[in-house]
Amino acid sequence: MKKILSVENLKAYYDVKVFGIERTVKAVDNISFEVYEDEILGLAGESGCGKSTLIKVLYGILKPPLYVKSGKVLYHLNQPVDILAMDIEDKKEKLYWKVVSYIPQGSMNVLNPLLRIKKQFTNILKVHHKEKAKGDLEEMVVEHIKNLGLPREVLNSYPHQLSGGMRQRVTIALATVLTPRIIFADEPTTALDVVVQRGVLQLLKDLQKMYRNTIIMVTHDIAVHAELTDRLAVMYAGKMVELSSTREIFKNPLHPYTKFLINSVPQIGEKTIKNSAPGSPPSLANPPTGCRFHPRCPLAMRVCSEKEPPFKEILPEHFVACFRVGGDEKDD
Ligand SMILES: Nc1ncnc2c1ncn2[C@@H]1O[C@H](COP(=O)(O)OP(=O)(O)OP(=O)(O)O)[C@@H](O)[C@H]1O
Repeated sequence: MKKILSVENLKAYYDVKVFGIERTVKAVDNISFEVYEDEILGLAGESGCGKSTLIKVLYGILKPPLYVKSGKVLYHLNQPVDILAMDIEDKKEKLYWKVVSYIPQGSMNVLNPLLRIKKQFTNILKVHHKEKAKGDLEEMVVEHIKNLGLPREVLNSYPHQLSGGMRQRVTIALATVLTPRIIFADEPTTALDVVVQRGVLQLLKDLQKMYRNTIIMVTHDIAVHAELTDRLAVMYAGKMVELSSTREIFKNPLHPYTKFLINSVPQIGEKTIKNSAPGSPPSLANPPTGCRFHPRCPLAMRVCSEKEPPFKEILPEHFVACFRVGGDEKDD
């Protein structure tokens, strides 16, 4: 497996003022992991655990009050590219759309309501294919739309004339028209009803197969991860607590928080009530000491409130941050 992206000791914080008091929200707090070529990596975790912040930083969108406190994000292209060291114009010219693209929550954040869909495609294409005539660009768009199985008529529509599901498909088509090697997708199906959701997920799956690129997808919906992703990273309160293949995580979840998360998916025909994690997630402005999950963890030991568990490879390609599975610490 060849890596396409690496994240080293990344800390991304928001400085905010609440009732006149300055606070630092540690939304991403010392996270390290690698992403491979030709995979769909899922980011899972409760609302507010830092998933969106993480992918915004990986894509290089850093708008105040968000900033990177420390750490590195490298894209492994022909040579390593330090995305955090590039200015916005450089990113627009060299990376965005053709190397990496971003599907944010809500398609209307991407689509211009005043332009027909065709125009939105050709606007992107003409920046990167300056040599091509208008007719050739339009042909490229039609071909791409056809490859993704979308009806050609969408090209003559304005965004508001399309259904939510179709708009989201168009957003995905737009994000892939220059066949980028990395795509970040933030809750791409959350606002859609279940049937439409299936179609959009299938589209993402199909295009990943077609282009063999990397998709990093955020959703709090663990059932979507089960269906779509190859590997799964579980976040809790600004930390990554577990990472492995999705199959392994569902078969053998090791972190107590992951067990709750997996257990929250209802099985067909099941009659028992599911236990979700007791309590509620902590404030990221004042997180618990040691393991951030320890106040909610049924297996917590004294060490869990005193020391932070390292994120370790416990089994091949299976990383966990938990003293219970590390083997080094004993109950007391
Ligand atoms: N613009 C902002 N200013 C201050 N704090 C923010 C801002 N955006 C997010 N946060 C805080 O950062 C933390 C992580 O938020 P983030 O949106 O990354 O989580 P998430 O896991 O993606 O949640 P969701 O699924 O609800 O979007 C939260 O505590 C959130 O309140």
